[in-house]
Amino acid sequence: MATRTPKSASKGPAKRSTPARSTSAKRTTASAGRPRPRPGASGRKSSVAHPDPISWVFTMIGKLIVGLWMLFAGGVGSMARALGKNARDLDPAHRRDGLGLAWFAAAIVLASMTWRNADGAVSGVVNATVRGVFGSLAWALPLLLGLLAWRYMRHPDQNADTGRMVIGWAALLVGVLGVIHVANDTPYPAGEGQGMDKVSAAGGMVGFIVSAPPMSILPSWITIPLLLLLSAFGVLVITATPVHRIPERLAELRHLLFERQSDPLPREPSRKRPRTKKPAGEGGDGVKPYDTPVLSEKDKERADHSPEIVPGLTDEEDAAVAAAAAEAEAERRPPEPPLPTPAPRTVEQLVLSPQAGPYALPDLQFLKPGTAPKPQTKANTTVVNALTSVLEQFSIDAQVIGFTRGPTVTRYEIELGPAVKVEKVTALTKNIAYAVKSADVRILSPIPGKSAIGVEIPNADKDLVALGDVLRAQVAQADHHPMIVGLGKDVEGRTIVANLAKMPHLLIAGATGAGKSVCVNGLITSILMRSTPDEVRMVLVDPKRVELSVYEGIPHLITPIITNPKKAAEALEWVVGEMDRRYDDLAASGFRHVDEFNKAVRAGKLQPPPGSERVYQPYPYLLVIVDELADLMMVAPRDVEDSIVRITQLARAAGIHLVIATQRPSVDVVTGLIKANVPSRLAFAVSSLTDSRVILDQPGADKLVGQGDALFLPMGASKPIRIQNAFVSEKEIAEIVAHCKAQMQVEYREDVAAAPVKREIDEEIGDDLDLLIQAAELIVTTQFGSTSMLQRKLRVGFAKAGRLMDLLESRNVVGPSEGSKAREVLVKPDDLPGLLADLRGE
Ligand SMILES: Nc1ncnc2c1ncn2[C@@H]1O[C@H](COP(=O)(O)OP(=O)(O)OP(=O)(O)O)[C@@H](O)[C@H]1O
Repeated sequence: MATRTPKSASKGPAKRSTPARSTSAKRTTASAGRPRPRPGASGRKSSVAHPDPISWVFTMIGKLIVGLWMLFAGGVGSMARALGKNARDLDPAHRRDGLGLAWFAAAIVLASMTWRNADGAVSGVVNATVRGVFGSLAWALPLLLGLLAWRYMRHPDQNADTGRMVIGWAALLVGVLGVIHVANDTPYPAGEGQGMDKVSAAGGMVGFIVSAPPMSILPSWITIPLLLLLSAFGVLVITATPVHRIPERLAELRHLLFERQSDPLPREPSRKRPRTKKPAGEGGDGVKPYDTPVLSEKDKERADHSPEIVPGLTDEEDAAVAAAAAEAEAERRPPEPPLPTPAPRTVEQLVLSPQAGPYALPDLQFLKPGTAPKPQTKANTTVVNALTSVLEQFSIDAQVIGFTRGPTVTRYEIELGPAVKVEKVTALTKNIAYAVKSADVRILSPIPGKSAIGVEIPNADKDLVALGDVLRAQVAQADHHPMIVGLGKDVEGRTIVANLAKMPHLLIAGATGAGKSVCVNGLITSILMRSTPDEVRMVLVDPKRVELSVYEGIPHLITPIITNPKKAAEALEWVVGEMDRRYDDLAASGFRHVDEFNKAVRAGKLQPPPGSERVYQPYPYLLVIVDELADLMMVAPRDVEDSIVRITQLARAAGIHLVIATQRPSVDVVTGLIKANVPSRLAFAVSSLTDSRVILDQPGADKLVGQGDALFLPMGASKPIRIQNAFVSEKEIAEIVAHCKAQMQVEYREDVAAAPVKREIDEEIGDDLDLLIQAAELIVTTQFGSTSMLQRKLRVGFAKAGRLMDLLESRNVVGPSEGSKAREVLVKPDDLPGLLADLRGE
């Protein structure tokens, strides 16, 4: 009972929350043990009214200290929070560098304390501790720390591997320390004749811990190999080498150390060695490879900003994927072409004319080398992980079995498990694009010739495919056909060249900047590099006026570069005429192809018919390149289409080949008729699926990445080949053109674009003379050359009016047809009487 009274007394006022009372209550509690005041009202009253001044002062001081502390703590806390927030907002690259530099600083501090006899208590303690722990390898610790810091900052893309490296180095260090400890008679930290000094001089505590237990039960000749095994494991982890790949890695090392040094053309140019030759496009040229107006941060940096990639394959799986890819690659890839040998010149160096002398082809040295193909990179492993993860997330029984890195894209191969629908993977295009962070994902199902689905993803770091490398490749050198052109390299890195004579006509299309002009330049340059003007002649049509002007004056031209669309239409008609002439000769001599005809002429087996003054000459191939079909189709759609269709239908046997390029692959430019007759297609990046369908009759070109990335659908193929088109710089072209011009003067034919060849029209006016005279009067007096006007005014049908118009054209009264527009009237009203007299035969 005695205890209850003060309890209730102390509780009572505390419940009533008056500050004075609570203070007294606290005081009551605090004064426990001291002589208690007598119970009673006066006692309570005096404690409220007269607080103890000393305790009051102490209380106030306490409160002040607590207040100040709270203020200080709050300030520090909010400052830290603000700093933390700022640090979070800090660029990840800076955060990473900060951490790396901190490690560097730690390495320096550690080195300064352990590499010299530093005096001072702290240095002494640190030195003794580090030596005690790491023994005679204490000196290596700052180095390892520095190495780690350097790697962390220098190769941020490989930071995911840092954990592996730490484990590897730790295993190596522990094993080596153990061996050192055993070699020093395994000293113990305590005991007679032992001590920390001896431990520090041997393997340190680490060496002791790892070597003493096995040494207590095993002889040293077993313990040491065990410890060496641990170190070897460390080396394997550091180099990410599974045991089964050791021979392969050793071979790589041997190659790196010995064979690479004797390699006169290193595959990867060393950054330190000054390069003797800049790759094509690096120079004072206007056009640069992969030129872009967009300024963007580097891809590595971007990787830092993005969250870590989903967890993927283990190291072993990783290595297995890489090994499978390497094996598949080794099987697929034809042996590397030998180093370029001087080009065997085409056998025939025709003497063009007595004054001209022999024509020497340009040296291949004019064309610079591109960049060496990059090896498979860490980025590839990241994508394999991402793809595997997508397949896992959607529970699809499929596996990424390997990949092939091409110049612009890498193709990843996915193999399906049994009874898995291909559509399950192809339906994931958007998820795959999301996972690999690229919009330009193209899925091939299957990869031609393989039971695997291909996922093509653009490389962040493209290789430059140079025309020089393509033309120097074995495949181009082995064939001496004058119409062989270098196209580029496919996704598997193989060189792709094509024979224009076999295409036999080519349609090139792509949006602005996709690489069409570079491609057309590549085709022309290939021809200039490999053929004499006697073997190949060209007609270049360039309505844009700027694209092909550099070739003006080359001896391969038969007419100045045609820039006027109207003249271009006429030139196409001339080509039709040339084709007819060649056909006449073929028919007369009984050959089916101009190649056979030429062979016979060169062999002297072909004699002109008796009585003819004709001297047969070999016909050169005629290459007609139109650099913007849309411009021609705007001026004279019907005539241009007619000519193209006639040429493309028949010209193959006559050795005449067309290359038509357009920026606007719409159906009004690339009409159904043109498409049907131009069987080979080369599609660069286009903006829409519809455009891709117009060029290739299938989607795909809309997924290309531009700048020379192309789909090539040669005649007869159902699936296009993806290639990186070969790059040729303006400077290289200028040098080659100068060489060709120096070899021979150009001889233009007057009749190609200057004087249009008249269509074969019925010369026999016959019963139509009256109508013809009326038509001439009408047209000359009105100066309006319209066929429909003749129909109306002369009350004749369309066929008759067309025939009258053709007759007037053959007599130079009107100009050639300009599609739906009225024809130009060539006779002035003043000259009408003379014209009429002519028509009447007076
Ligand atoms: N094969 C290639 N390799 C590397 N870069 C290329 C290649 N082809 C094109 N490029 C880059 O793309 C740019 C645009 O190419 P190009 O001028 O050929 O485009 P285009 O399709 O002809 O455009 P336009 O129709 O407007 O003339 C070039 O300046 C070059 O930087």
